[in-house]
Amino acid sequence: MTRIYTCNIPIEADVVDAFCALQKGFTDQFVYYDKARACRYMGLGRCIALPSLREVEYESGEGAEARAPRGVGDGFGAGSGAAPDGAALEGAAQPPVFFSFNRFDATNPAPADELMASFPRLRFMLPEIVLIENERGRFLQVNSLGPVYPGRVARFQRMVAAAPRRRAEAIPFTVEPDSRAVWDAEMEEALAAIAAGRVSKVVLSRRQRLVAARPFSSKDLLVNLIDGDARGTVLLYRYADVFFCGCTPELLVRKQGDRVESMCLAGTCPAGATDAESEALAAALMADGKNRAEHDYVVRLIRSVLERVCYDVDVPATPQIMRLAHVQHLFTPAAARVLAGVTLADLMEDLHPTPAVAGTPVGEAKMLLRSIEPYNRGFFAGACGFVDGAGDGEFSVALRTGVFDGEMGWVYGGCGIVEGSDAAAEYDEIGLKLRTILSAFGA
Ligand SMILES: C=C(O[C@@H]1C=C(C(=O)O)C=C[C@H]1O)C(=O)O
Repeated sequence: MTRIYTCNIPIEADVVDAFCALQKGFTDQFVYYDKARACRYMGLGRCIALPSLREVEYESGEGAEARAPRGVGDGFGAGSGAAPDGAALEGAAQPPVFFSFNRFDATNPAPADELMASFPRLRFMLPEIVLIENERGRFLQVNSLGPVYPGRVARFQRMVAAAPRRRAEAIPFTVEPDSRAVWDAEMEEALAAIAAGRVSKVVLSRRQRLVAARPFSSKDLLVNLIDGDARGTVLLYRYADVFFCGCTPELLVRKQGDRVESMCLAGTCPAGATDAESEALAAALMADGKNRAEHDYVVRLIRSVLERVCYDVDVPATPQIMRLAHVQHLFTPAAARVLAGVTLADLMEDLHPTPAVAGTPVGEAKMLLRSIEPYNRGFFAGACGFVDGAGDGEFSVALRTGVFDGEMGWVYGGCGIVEGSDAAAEYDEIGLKLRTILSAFGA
């Protein structure tokens, strides 16, 4: 049994400013920051990494006053939103927050780019410090394997209270174009596999190498993504000097007590320059049979997974439009209540990868991608998120992302291919999607 000591202090500071003020001394960094909702977790340092959360218990307290230990073992697995011992989580009793960043295809033997390959294979990572902004308030959480020393908490508290307003930095860069001829050949292979009946849909990706005019930090890109016009959830995972980050619109799964939400997101058109243009593009997207078919594969898979491990499943029959800064998508929200005993990690594994990022059937599409794509995607399109000590949390699909080391990086984007897809149009669609991660370089 691993015992974790968690101390939570309510704070007033802006969590992003606090993160920027504290981050310098920490090479391990973790961010899950929903730009639209108070679901913001920013972790620094690594207290412990665990393969599973079943053998964990924690003592949580406000300041130095720890409460009686909670048996986290069951709590992480329980289908209830209450603390593991059945007591409701009160006030500042914010459970410890574990981060989890998972690769798109963890068993793909092909090499990832050199930056992505440098990350360790760890499952659940508990930071030493987590800055939290959620429906309970804003907190500074300090996690430890021994009782938390009050002086240490006080020092972090002072730094958080004195955090200056963050500053944005624009970073000039160039992108090395990827080969159009290689893309055309990949499209041909994908369309041949579809024509042969091997898959109905496959989601091909492109990656581009980026070189910056001067060194940049993970903080620079994080601040630009959070304060810029990209919509969605900002993700960051830094290990030593290398970091993976981006801003994704795609929720994979959210669990709060027995309430589960997911999102079917597939089918794309440009955002449009004016409201009128954007509405016309959205109407055409809704009416387009090819995009509706691409979308339906995702709806069917997510509904069937939820119908197996949940009840009260609600997935509307007609999609809506999600309008983002650079593109618009067809999107269908999904809601359900989870069967007792099914954990958030179980849900994540059952749902991921969806046909939105792999194809249909999923296993066949993954195998096809291993042979068509010349690289391993690493965390791109993987399931990335957090789980707290009550077993609640969420995972997003790591789209609109890249991996960087301070002077260069790799950016990734993909799109769904079905019968009749056109190589030039799909290439351009990925170009639009790449703009989101590239916007991290503009202040
Ligand atoms: C694969 C990506 O996006 C996915 C593919 C989409 C599509 O093919 O229309 C739309 C949204 C995402 O599910 C990406 O952004 O890289």
